[in-house]
Amino acid sequence: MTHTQPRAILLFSGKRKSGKDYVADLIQHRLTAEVCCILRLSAPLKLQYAQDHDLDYEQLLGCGQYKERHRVEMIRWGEMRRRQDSGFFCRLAVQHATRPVWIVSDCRRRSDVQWFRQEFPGRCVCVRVEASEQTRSQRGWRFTTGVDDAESECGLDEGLQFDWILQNDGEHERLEKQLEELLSSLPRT
Ligand SMILES: Nc1ncnc2c1ncn2[C@@H]1O[C@H](COP(=O)(O)OP(=O)(O)OP(=O)(O)O)[C@@H](O)[C@H]1O
Ligand SMILES: C[C@@](O)(CCOP(=O)(O)O)CC(=O)O
Repeated sequence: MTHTQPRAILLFSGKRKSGKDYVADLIQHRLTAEVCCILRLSAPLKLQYAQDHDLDYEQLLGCGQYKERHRVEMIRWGEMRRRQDSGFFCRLAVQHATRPVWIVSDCRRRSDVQWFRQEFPGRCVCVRVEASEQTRSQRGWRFTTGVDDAESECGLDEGLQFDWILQNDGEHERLEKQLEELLSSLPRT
């Protein structure tokens, strides 16, 4: 498998409804789609799961209740595949990536970060997107046993030094300032 060498890979992680996709979209808008692509490790997982279970892939990619209804079983299926090959979804997610800057918007496990660091040494930037439980609840999050107390949501709570922690509680100017600082730290070439 071949993939181009990006100059920077932003490895996003964060709790459900913290705003990973929202912040990734803001960064891509700032950098433009010609420079920055957004990769989701969950996309190849959801595609295969939808095909295997005759489900609507587009709705699994969305942020509504359809996805949440299938989350526990998708987590179980994904972890079974990762036990066989921890880099399985990472390889699928990057296979068509060609832009200089990649955002992986949904890293959830140490094996995700380890794969990218081994594959692209010196190019990975670990970014944690944070929001209060109150904010997340306002965005539709509800604590779910088997999800919010499982590796899928807790796998990166410890054991990883983040390069950046972005506070995303809804104050637009504060978020934009943090993004300015993050983007100005990226290599230009
Ligand atoms: N700073 C913000 N201002 C306004 N709306 C926001 C902000 N951050 C996130 N949102 C909204 O909150 C909801 C959840 O955000 P998002 O989908 O990016 O979270 P996520 O971390 O990717 O969640 P999940 O892990 O469940 O996919 C979305 O409707 C998004 O538009
Ligand atoms: C099954 C899973 O990929 C669902 C992720 O959905 P989302 O990133 O919250 O849209 C989470 C996981 O892989 O543990």
